[in-house]
Amino acid sequence: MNKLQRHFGGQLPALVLFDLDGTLIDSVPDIAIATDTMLKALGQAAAGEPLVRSWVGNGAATLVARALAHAGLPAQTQEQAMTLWRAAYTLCCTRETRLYPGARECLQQLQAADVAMALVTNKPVQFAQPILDHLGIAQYFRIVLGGECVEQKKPAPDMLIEAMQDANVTAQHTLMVGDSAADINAAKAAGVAVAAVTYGYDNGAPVASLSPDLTVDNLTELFDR
Ligand SMILES: O=C(O)COP(=O)(O)O
Ligand SMILES: [Mg+2]
Repeated sequence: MNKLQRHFGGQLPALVLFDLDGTLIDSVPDIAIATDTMLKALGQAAAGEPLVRSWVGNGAATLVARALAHAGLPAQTQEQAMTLWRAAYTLCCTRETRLYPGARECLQQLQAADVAMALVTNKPVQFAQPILDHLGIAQYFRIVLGGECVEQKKPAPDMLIEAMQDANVTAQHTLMVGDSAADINAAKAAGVAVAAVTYGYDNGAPVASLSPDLTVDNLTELFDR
């Protein structure tokens, strides 16, 4: 019996919900390029990758708001900044973004075991979809939900509930996989078990401190005996 089966009473879950940024893909290099392009267009200094990494996880609008606050720019700049950021990220969102080790293998193994999968990301779908296509993993997900698809983004449970309804699977048979407090709290609010990866963008709150049901350093560990 593997780690997942042990958690689900000897069976695999019927549905696995995946977060994207920091869980399946390392997208920060491209997000940093877009954010620095935006800051420079507003006459500010580039923030650089380490800082941008700490701003990811709550959707594009929050990322841009954090960048503006860092640069000391007023909140009224937000709309113009969003336009600049979207234009820049459209051009670079697949440039350096890569799958994490074990991500493709995990998706393949779940598909081979007939487990349904859905993507629930705070990232707008206009960026998530081309990245999934570029990396050749779009076909694994029966539905792709982004931050703008529901009333409230993660940590609210809205996206998870919609994905479970789409697959006609109950919370009891669903697993959420994510890298941040937003994922763990959304899973708890939806009554879904949650596996946390230790390598993602945790906004300075190590995922283990948020009591996920499972913790893995590589997604293939879910299948470890
Ligand atoms: O866009 C973000 O801020 C994070 O997206 P995620 O939910 O896939 O981690
Ligand atoms: Mg994430």
